[in-house]
Amino acid sequence: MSNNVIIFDTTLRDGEQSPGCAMSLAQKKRMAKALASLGVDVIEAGFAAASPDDFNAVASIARDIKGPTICALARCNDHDIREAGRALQEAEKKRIHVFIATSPLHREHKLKMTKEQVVTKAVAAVTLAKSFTADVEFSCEDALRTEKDFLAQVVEAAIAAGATTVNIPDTVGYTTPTEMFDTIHFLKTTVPNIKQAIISTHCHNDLGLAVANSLAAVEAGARQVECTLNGIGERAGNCALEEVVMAIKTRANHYGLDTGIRTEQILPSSRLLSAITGSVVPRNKAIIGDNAFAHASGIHQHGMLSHPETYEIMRPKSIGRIDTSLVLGKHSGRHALVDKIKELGFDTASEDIERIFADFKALADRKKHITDADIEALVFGQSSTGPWQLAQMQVTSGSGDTIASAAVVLVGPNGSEHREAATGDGPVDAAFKAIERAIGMEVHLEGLSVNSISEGIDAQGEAQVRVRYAGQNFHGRGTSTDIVAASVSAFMDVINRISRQMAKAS
Ligand SMILES: CC(=O)SCCNC(=O)CCNC(=O)[C@H](O)C(C)(C)COP(=O)(O)OP(=O)(O)OC[C@H]1O[C@@H](n2cnc3c(N)ncnc32)[C@H](O)[C@@H]1OP(=O)(O)O
Ligand SMILES: CC(C)C(=O)C(=O)O
Ligand SMILES: [Mg+2]
Repeated sequence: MSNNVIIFDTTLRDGEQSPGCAMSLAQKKRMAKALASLGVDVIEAGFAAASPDDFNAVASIARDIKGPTICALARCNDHDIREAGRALQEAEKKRIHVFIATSPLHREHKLKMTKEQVVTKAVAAVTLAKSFTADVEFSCEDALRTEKDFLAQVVEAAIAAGATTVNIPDTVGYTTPTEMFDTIHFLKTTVPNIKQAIISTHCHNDLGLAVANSLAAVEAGARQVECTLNGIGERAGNCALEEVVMAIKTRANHYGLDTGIRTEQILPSSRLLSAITGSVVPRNKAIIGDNAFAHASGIHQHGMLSHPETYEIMRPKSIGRIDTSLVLGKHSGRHALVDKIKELGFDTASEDIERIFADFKALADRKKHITDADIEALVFGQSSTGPWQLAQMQVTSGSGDTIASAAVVLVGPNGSEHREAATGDGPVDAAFKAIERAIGMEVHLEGLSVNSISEGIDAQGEAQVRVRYAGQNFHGRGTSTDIVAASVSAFMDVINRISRQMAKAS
């Protein structure tokens, strides 16, 4: 048996059947081009008889996309099959895919056909499809809810009529991995002519088992997997191409199989599909989600810095992602912080890492997204560490007649506590006055500016304060996500510089 698993992509057919994923002709062609370059073996381009647009999409992809086999779906009736054949006329390699439901539920309630009628229809459809192309796929819709002996009977008849691929779809995502394995194994060991066709699997994700079931089918001997990018498709979707392909690649030691997919093109293709359909991939989606190669906790980040395989089973480049991301946040540790500081070009040996780390943790408790600019701000942070510390501050402000006021608690050089309050022209002015009173020092404010130094609604503000005291100019700097806190931090910086200078002079 071949070691190659044929990747049959049905993003443009079953994928397009998912609500909200309809694509224009131009979008389908763009996607088909991306799928060809991704290296899929078969592109199911659509259901030619469904509408003039579908017909044109299949015909146009058949004409222009070279490389993969182009496939069109058809019910087991003459009209659908002739439309499929007509649409595929110009394809370099073409396949007609005919299907009919085989399960008792579908036979009795939907098709209103007996078992014999289903077999007759299947055989006639495969026979007609063969007059357009040698490459004919037959699917037993709802195969996994079909009586096993009848399933074997239909498969045998379809192969005898010329089907070169027999597809065993779990149309409603009902089966389990062991049940799928057993079904494929049963067909392999029961259907006398089974070796004349490739066994295919087509799994839906209603119970979240589409990829697991597809892999079970492969383990039992299926050599074609039908799948879609991003797992789009009817209801909960189809087997996700990126997941099944990366499972086969990453666990080659287990499956001993290969696909022809150029896996570095997975992410760009997936992003193209998201852009076209407007359907956002969840952050935690395997392989392609934003978090799939992101690490936010300190212990994992330390592991990743020591050896990438500690917490990653595949490399981001293998799916077309630039790199792993170590996301700095409240769960990060010193290793990741130091790594980021180095990456930003600072000499970590000469920085006070403990001080930066403490400031970083305090910031991360307040701010969800820590940016590079935030880290730079922390490294540049206040160089003064005293002698005055702001222990508490409360400010009130408002519009109209509200008087801005501030209350502060400062801890002085010998640990003494100083409490003061003041009113002012706004909360910053009130806070500065309260601090001056608490310390017993009056400075002349020459300038105050606040700039945003990182991005987003929770951006860090950097405040710069210029004051004159005893005939000299002093500068202070402070950062915070809160502009009053940033201004007060800058004022404390300046107060401390003055205090240290006075202490040195005395
Ligand atoms: C599991 C799957 O994904 S199957 C593919 C599903 N995809 C689609 O349905 C998308 C494209 N479909 C369409 O545009 C339309 O359904 C069309 C044009 C194909 C058919 O439209 P209509 O002729 O109005 O029929 P409608 O869709 O309402 O009903 C389906 C008919 O096909 C019959 N049918 C369903 N499956 C098959 C089959 N595999 N082989 C033969 N006949 C079938 C049904 O019994 C029903 O027949 P009836 O009209 O004689 O009662
Ligand atoms: C047409 C068939 C293969 C299908 O999409 C299904 O059964 O889910
Ligand atoms: Mg399907």
